[in-house]
Amino acid sequence: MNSIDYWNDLEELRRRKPLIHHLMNFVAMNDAANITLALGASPIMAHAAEEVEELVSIAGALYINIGTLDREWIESMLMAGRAANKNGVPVLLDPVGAGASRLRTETARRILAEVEISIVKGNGGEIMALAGRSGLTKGVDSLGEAEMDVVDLVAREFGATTVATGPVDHVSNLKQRAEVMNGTPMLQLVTGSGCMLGSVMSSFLATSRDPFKAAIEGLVAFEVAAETAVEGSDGPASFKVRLIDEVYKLNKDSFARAKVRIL
Ligand SMILES: Nc1ncnc2c1ncn2[C@@H]1O[C@H](COP(=O)(O)OP(=O)(O)O)[C@@H](O)[C@H]1O
Ligand SMILES: Cc1ncsc1CCOP(=O)(O)O
Ligand SMILES: [Mg+2]
Repeated sequence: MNSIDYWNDLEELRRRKPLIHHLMNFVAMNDAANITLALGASPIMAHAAEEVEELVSIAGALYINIGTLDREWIESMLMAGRAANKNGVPVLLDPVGAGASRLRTETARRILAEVEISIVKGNGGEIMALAGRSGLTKGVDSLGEAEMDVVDLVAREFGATTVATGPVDHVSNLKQRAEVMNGTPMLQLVTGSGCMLGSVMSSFLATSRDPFKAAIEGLVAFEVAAETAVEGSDGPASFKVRLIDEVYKLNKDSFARAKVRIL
C-alpha cells in the first residue's frame, strides 16, 4: 500500500462531514456522538425499526455496535445492515462482549453472515471469540491479545477487514496487514473508548471507502489524540474530556506521532 496521507484524508473528512448512522449502546451513546462531531463528521443515533432503512440510505457509513443488544435491536441491526448493503453504504461492526454470552457471540456471527461488513473491530477477547476461542473476555473487557493469525482467521471466515485492539492493534484484510502501536493504557479505564474508536473509524470509512486504510487512519487519529490527552489529565474523567478536545484539535503535526508497521 502507498503511504497514508492522514492529514489530507482528515481534511477531506472535515470538508465532507459525512453522516454516520450509529446503532450504539446506551453506555457510550453520548460520547460516541460527541467524538464524531469533534472529529468533523455528523452523528445520528437511531435504532427504531421504523426509521433505520430511511436513515441509512442517506448515511456515509453505518456503525453497528451490539453493546446493549436485545431482540428488537437485533432485528434493527440486521435491517439497517441489509439496507446499507443495498445502498452501497459501508458498514462497521463492533461485536461488544462477544465471548461473554451466547447471545452476543451468536448475534455478532449472525450479522457477519447476513450483512456485508467492511470492518469488524473488537478487543482481543472479542475477536478471539469470533474465531471460536472463548474464555478471553470478562464482560465487555478483554483478557488477552489476539495475534495476527487469529485476526486472519476472522478476516477469512467473514471477508471483512478485521481489527483486534489492545496495547498493539492488529489489522488484516489477508492481502495487507498492519500493527498500530499508539495509544495509552488510560484508555482501558474509560468505558466506551473502543466504542468511540469505532465512531472515528466509521467516519474515515465514509470518506475513504478503503476499509484497510480507514481502519489504520481511525486507530492513529484516535490514539495520537489519546496520547496528548493523557498528558496533564488527573484521571479517567478529565482524560475523557481532554480526549474529545484533542480529537477536535488534530492537525497536520499530530500524525508525526503515528507508530504504524505495515507488514
Ligand atoms: N495498554 C494499552 N496501551 C495503549 N493503548 C491501549 C491499551 N489498551 C487499549 N488501548 C487502546 O484503547 C482503545 C480501545 O481498545 P480496547 O481497550 O482493546 O477496546 P475496548 O474498549 O473495546 O475493550 C484502542 O485504541 C486501543 O489501541
Ligand atoms: C460497559 C458496557 N456494557 C455494555 S456496552 C458497554 C460499553 C463498552 O465499551 P467499550 O467496548 O468501548 O469498552
Ligand atoms: Mg469494545
